[in-house]
Amino acid sequence: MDNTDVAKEAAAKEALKYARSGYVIGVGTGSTAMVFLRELHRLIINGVINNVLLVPTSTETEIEIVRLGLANLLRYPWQVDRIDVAVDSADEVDRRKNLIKGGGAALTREKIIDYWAREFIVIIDESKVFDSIPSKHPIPIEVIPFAWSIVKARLEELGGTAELRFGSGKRGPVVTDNGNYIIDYMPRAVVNIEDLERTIKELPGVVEVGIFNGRRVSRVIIGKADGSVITMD
Ligand SMILES: O=C(CO)[C@H](O)[C@H](O)COP(=O)(O)O
Repeated sequence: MDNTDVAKEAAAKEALKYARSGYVIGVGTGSTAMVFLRELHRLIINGVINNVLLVPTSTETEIEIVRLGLANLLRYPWQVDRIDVAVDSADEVDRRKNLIKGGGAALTREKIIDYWAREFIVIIDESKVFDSIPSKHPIPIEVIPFAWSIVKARLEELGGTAELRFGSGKRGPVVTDNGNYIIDYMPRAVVNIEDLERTIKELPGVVEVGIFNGRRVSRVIIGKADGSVITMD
């Protein structure tokens, strides 16, 4: 395991403390969330945690839940009346727990489940903490295909770069689980992230913005290369 894997595993294992028997658990998307899911699977099959239900934030996560043999625990949002805890990762996190999410193009379902959860726990390795965001990763924005060029132009008018996301190994734009496209937007200057989220969300054709407000995040667990963790509450 390299340093990043050690850090991800440390954060994922710490997050298991928040997944209790009887809980409806929102399961995030991406490599870090998958480490959490596999650790959770271990506790479930060993009978340490019982009677949980799992609500995935993407098709990718849903497939992994099934692959692990946990299809009987899989539920969609309309089959549950609550999410007790959601555990998800992020591309960037600032000191106020604001997040950039959507590197895996799952931001809309993630925001729906993560914000609905009574507790929203974010697990990251230490490379994802920045003084201001976006820093290295642009902001993913889900748009309906009909509107992509108009939204792209409006974002460029705000300043910075806006690119329609193309997948590797596939011709054409990335298509989300909701049948939409992703525009990756990097503002030119440091911005107020809350104002920017509001401004982008108001553009017709925008479905969701990959800016997650720190006030909606219960706790960020940061895994370190030596296997230790620190938390931001
Ligand atoms: O927002 C996400 C997917 O839409 C992921 O949580 C984010 O991209 C982090 O992924 P990883 O754990 O693979 O670095």
